[in-house]
Amino acid sequence: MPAHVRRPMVAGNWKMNGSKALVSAMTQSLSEVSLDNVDVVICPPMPLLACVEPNKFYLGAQNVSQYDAGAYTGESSTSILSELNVRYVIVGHSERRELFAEDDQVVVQKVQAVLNAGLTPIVCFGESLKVREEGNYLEFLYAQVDAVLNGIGAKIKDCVLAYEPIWAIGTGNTASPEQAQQVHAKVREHIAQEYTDIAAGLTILYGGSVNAANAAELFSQQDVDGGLVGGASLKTDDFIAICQAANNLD
Ligand SMILES: O=C(CO)COP(=O)(O)O
Repeated sequence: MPAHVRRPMVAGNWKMNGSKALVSAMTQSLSEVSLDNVDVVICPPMPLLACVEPNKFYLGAQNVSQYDAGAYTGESSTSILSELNVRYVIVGHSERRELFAEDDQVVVQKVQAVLNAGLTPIVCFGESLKVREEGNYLEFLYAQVDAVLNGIGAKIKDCVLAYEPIWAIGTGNTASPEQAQQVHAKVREHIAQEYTDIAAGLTILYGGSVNAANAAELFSQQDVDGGLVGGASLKTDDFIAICQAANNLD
């Protein structure tokens, strides 16, 4: 199979950072560069979604409620996100799983809500350092992916996946290109056992200390279809360099 048959994507997850000023700066910077060969997604904090006019990029949310509407103080529904021009929603990020106790069941409910609204979930999975060191990380990752597959079946084709090893998030310890490629290829193979054609076309992003210096090598791996970027997505120059690395792949 030729390298990079799938269109690359770079998504910036601002987490609980950023400002209206950063929205303006990022929008301006992205408007000045040509990024025709990559889908760029910006995921600012919820309230800032309303300030963004997605132009040469898509808008993503970092979270969503699994419920449609009602007495859920502090939550936001898919229909509200849709009104704000959101196209992607990050689901199952390790910070949501760990800090907000979102288990596989909640992850599946959120993925279903996002798909039902016609939006695209960016479904995150990833192992802790302990699990990696114990050596059984692939089984751990398959179980996370299987929970989603069991919930949505062939609708996995409408999802983007993101491998985010927890030990690489915000630590500066990026997975090596070989480590990322191994997991991406194995997870794709795993999904292909039941969904052969879908697996070949699935976008699988890598996330965890992606930066302007390491992006090109990570993205050049055959099964790494781009990145989900945290810290480096808060600096316009760095984020644009990462988008260009994905844009300029052979
Ligand atoms: O969690 C991440 C993106 O969702 C990765 O964060 P960092 O790029 O800051 O390691």
